[in-house]
Amino acid sequence: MTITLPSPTSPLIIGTRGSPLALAQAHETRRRLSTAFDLSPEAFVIKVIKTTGDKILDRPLKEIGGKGLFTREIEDDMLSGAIDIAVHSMKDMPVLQPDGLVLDTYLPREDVRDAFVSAGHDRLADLPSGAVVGTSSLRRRAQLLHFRPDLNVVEFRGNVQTRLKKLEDNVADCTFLAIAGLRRLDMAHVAKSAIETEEMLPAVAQGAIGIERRIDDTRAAQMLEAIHDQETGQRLVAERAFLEALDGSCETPIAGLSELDGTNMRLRGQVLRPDGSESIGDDVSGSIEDGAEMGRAMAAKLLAEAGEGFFEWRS
Ligand SMILES: NCc1[nH]cc(CCC(=O)O)c1CC(=O)O
Repeated sequence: MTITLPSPTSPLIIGTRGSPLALAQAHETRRRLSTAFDLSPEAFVIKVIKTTGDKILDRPLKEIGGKGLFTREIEDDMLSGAIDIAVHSMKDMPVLQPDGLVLDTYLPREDVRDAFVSAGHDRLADLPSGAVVGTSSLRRRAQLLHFRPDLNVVEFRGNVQTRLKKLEDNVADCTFLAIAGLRRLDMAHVAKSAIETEEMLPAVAQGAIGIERRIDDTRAAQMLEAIHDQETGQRLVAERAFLEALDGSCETPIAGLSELDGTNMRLRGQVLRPDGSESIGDDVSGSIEDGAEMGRAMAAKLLAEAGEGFFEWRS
């Protein structure tokens, strides 16, 4: 089937949030599409959309609602035709998309690890007892408190730049940021060290960029197929099946990572009590085609082990 490629008079409209990281990801998508189809930059429009999550900055995310906070307005604009495709950090995406939209295109995944960022310390292990860690991630909070209950965790919201400013202002002694985001912002130098996945298992889909489209938009579908990274797709199928089966809300500390080796997939998963007092994990291997089933089976096993009340905050 031939497609009519976008042109300056009928451009492909790319929707994105307005943070520097979101914009970098939208530009990377445009660059890959224009290279794949030999198009000029004028064949694309990058349109910034402000979401509820971007507007409410003064309250912890878990108080204002679930993950859809950063996607609803963007998805509404795609359904109405105001934009054609949307570029997302997969880590922030709900597992299910609204009727009429599909999310099955992934760019090659970046480094999945978290970075340790601090003015005064080189490594996580160097932090003295009582040190203050700034993070708004329930996963990072719970993982840290699990092996370092002596640390103090404070809420740290905002984009990468805002968090670094807070470090400069001594609001905390250190923070954790995804290496992927720092690289895409050309800011990898702010990382003091990388945290290995054995120490802190990353969030499901960390480091992966996904591109959403309307289900009936054949132009977008065919263009996105040309830039899709199959291995990233296979890994995310397993990780997101794990997440979906756990019914993970924003209030549940969950980590998960799939890695490929030939035709084999290793899948690791972890759930923690929000205060870090308990952690349950699993580490399995299987064939790549069984990724979704491995994810669901691991979720069922961890949920059974966790039992009722595991995810509730203790006061
Ligand atoms: N929740 C915010 C968010 N969403 C995606 C990334 C980084 C890039 C990625 O993981 O793809 C970040 C910032 C961070 O966790 O440091």
